[in-house]
Amino acid sequence: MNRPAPAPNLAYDRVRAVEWVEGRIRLIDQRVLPLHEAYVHLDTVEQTAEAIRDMVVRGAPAIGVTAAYGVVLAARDRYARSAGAWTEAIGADLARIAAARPTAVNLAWAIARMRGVIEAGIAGDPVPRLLVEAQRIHAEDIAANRAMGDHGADLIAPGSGVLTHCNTGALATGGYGTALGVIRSGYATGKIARVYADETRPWLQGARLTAWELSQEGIPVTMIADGAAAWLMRQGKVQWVIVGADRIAANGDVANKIGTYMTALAARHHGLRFMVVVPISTIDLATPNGEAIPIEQRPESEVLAFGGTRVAAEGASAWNPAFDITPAGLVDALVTERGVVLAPDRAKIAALMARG
Ligand SMILES: CSC[C@H]1O[C@H](OP(=O)(O)O)[C@H](O)[C@@H]1O
Repeated sequence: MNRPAPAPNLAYDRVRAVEWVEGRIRLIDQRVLPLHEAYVHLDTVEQTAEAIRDMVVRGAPAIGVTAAYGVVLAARDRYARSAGAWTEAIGADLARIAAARPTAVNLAWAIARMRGVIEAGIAGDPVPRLLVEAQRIHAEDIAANRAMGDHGADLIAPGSGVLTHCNTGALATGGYGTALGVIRSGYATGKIARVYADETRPWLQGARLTAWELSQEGIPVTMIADGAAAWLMRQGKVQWVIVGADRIAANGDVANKIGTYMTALAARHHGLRFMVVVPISTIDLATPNGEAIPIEQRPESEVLAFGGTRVAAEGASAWNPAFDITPAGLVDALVTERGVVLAPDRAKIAALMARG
């Protein structure tokens, strides 16, 4: 049964994690959503790196788009200081942005793409040419998300229930979303009848960001504690687990938000199918397997406190890896803008990337 597409609330079209506005980067401040809709404006490389590190903006593709605009800021500053030596001086700026967070490969990918434009040579003021490239990266990501939404929704039987983890929507990308893009497309076409979302401790991307995006669009979502995922699967109400990723290694191993690995294990145990939705910019052939992916360790305070109030007993410490690794063998479908890879492995991913 094809449900008529919901009246587009345009939340995902209205909501942009990152925008270039009047010569500045404008970020919606994801640290304070959903209680406050506030914006942060960036004018410098230092501000860009800090905003990525502090998760004002987060989500692998959104980080990459922000980094690309950050290179425009860097070039404007370096060219103003020395029109003849800006290409040498900007190297330190690119490195500073790239170092902001280690796991999402989109950050390094975007910096490398912008560096390629610089190294190809730009006559005169570099800002116009670099801004065009950054805007292309942004537009390509949105287009990729729309295509992935359709590819992923095609895999889902009508009336299905799905579980998602973290936030992979317009707030994590250039717009529309990866896994949440599949959920948007799947809901609009009647493939998805019920959406469950993990709250995603400790940063609560699910409870704060995914719930906000879906509620803005009238897509019903039921929040669950991360620890309830396996028991929800046991109830038989979910047929797919759909997640994004921060890096896919050459063998198909998946780096994604902490909690993804245990969800994949539970899905396989219960006979559910596990879908990973990523743009090609998230696949890193230079990283051979999951063990080679750097896992960001974040502050203990994110686990020990809640809303700025300590909840863990004094004396307790915390271990707070921001990501984990799901082996490729637990992935049933890898969805990209180029199409779907079932049971991904090294050979299939190499073939996908070679297709161009
Ligand atoms: C569309 S990829 C989003 C990806 O990024 C999130 O991590 P973080 O919120 O720490 O940037 C999470 O791993 C999501 O799957």
